[in-house]
Amino acid sequence: MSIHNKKIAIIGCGNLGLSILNGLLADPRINPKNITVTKRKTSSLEHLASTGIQITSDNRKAAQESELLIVALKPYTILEILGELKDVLDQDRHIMVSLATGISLKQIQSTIDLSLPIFRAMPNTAADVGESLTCIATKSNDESAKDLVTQCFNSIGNSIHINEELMDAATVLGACGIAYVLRFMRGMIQGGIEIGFDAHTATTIVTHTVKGAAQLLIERKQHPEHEIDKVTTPKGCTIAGLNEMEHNGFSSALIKGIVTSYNKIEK
Ligand SMILES: NC(=O)C1=CN([C@@H]2O[C@H](COP(=O)(O)OP(=O)(O)OC[C@H]3O[C@@H](n4cnc5c(N)ncnc54)[C@H](O)[C@@H]3O)[C@@H](O)[C@H]2O)C=CC1
Ligand SMILES: O=C(O)[C@@H]1CCC=N1
Repeated sequence: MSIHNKKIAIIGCGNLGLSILNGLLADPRINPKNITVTKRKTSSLEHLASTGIQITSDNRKAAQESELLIVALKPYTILEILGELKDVLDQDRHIMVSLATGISLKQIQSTIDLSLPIFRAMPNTAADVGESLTCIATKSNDESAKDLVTQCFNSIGNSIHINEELMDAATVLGACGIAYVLRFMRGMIQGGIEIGFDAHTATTIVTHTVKGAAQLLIERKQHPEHEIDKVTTPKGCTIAGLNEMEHNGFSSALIKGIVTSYNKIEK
């Protein structure tokens, strides 16, 4: 089964839904005519009509006309809206993927009360540029549904399958993670300006340096410290700066922030 001829609906096409839509639209093998997006008020999506996608506020119609349902609603509305959809869902046709933070497969299953394949996925907003790392969890044994959902999220980057118990941790490290990294980059840019670069040049240096650092780890599969050791000349400026950062709690602040985010997710 290929994602490229499946009918896909994004139910609740807000910030994250739009990032996923942009990623899907960038895949030339996906026909925009097969994509339907819904939003309560569709006016902010009208500029997308020229891409060929269907835009509607009618979730039931969108579900009826689709096979893969990506539900990108807020955690506090998702169960109510799924409850309104349940009588148009078909367990022999539909595959459901929820992106809602903290809403379990069991809660979704008991709301829709059907045995269709249900997945939770946690992409991140880099889906917008085809670089999301998406963590996927399911209790379904339907291998072709699994394959389809994997293909869908691979079309907006990469994906891994994890146990549902790790979904909250995946939310923090992968989804909130984008924000942590961007704040780190902002700090680096501010430092760069203080030592002499204009904001534009500092941003160019920082963005490409961060991309290069990530690529080193992705391609070489090394521990970060292995690459750090290559940069830290004895008595040099790198180690002096790194140690000053650590004296000020750099790694500790990150770890504490990650744990705080994790504890904030309602369990
Ligand atoms: N992986 C990530 O990076 C992130 C994940 N999330 C998760 O993704 C989900 C969506 O979050 P956001 O995109 O930030 O929220 P959002 O509020 O931007 O998007 C939700 C959309 O649903 C629409 N909506 C509300 N009621 C509706 C209805 N009855 N019918 C159709 N559409 C309706 C809203 O108009 C809104 O556009 C949340 O469950 C959140 O936990 C959120 C932010 C980042
Ligand atoms: O901040 C939040 O609650 C959501 C969950 C993942 C990213 N943003």
